[in-house]
Amino acid sequence: MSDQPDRPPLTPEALAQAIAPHRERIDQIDAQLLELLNQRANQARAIGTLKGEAAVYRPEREAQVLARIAALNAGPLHGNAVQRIFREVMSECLALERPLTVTYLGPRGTFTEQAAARHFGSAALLQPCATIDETLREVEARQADYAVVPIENSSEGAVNRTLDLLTSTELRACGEATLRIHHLLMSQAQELPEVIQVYAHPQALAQCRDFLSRCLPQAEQVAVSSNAEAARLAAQPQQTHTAAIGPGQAAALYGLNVLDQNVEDDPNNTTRFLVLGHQAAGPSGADRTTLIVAAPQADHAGAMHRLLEPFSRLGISMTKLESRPVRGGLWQYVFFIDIEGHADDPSVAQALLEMRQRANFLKVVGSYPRA
Ligand SMILES: O=C(O)C(=O)C[C@]1(C(=O)O)C=C[C@@H](O)C=C1
Repeated sequence: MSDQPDRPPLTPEALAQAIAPHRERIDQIDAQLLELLNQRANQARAIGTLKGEAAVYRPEREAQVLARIAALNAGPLHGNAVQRIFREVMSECLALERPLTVTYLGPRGTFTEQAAARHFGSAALLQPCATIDETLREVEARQADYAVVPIENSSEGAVNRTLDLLTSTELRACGEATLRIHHLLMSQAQELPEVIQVYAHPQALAQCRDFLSRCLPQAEQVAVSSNAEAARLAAQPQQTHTAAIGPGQAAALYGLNVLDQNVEDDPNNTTRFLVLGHQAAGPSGADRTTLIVAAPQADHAGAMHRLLEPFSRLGISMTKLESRPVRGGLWQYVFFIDIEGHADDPSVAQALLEMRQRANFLKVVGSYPRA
């Protein structure tokens, strides 16, 4: 209930008269905004010329611009709205320096596409690839500038193919994005009981396990290469009793009915993505570093403790520790570690120096602004 005193409704003429001065002011402000946006674009273009052949995308600077804007914002625009607007402004300014091509795990309509679009804004040219391997290969071959790959999900854990590729790729991690994952159940069918088969990526099936056993206990679950592919298959003419699990974009793209929303078991279900490219990102002041290490004789008592000891001594927080078996090495493992800080921060640099002397293998995948 509003605590405003009841006012008689304005006649259409009186309403138009009351609105008119506000609209006049909005027109003036829009002209100023446009002038300022173009002044900003000119500055970015000048920076682009100075950069020459060097990378135009500077994730550390973008993170600083967005953090500064968040601190400056006095409202009433919501913080998220302001971030989205300035994200787009920077995306367009960057495109004037040089347009970027970004690969992602396709087809169109995947969560990775959403993460890439959010991170790079609308001016980047997004290029779907069939596999995570291909997204990296395109960038390695300089057919694209950056790759966006999923690395872990809060419910289902690591994306193992990405971890394995990180050990061998020459690319560096230079950015991070996180995305709340909300799955829809979509189909040509109109009602849940008509569904006899559900297609989805294995991770999505796992993230919706409780929903599927509760609401579709009889339906056959079929794992496919991506959720967008599941939607594409569910939209085929003969698949009238098939449903797919995936993002809203896929339902819209393939014209499917939404049978249910937020079918993920965990409402905080979040996926983390890395941006990979040829360049290292500079320190932004709020960074994370991803490393891959192998301890000598990791099965010996104290080997891991000795390897990680510099972190605690130098006050460096570890935000992730994940192991993966080494191909062809029975019971041998490499460890994927995320720490807070940039590899150029003095304490992190010191810890890495000491770890390098203690480890069998140490690779800094990259330092990047925290999402
Ligand atoms: O500061 C720069 O290096 C710029 O190119 C400008 C700008 C921006 O629009 O603010 C654009 C692209 C970069 O990724 C970072 C920032």
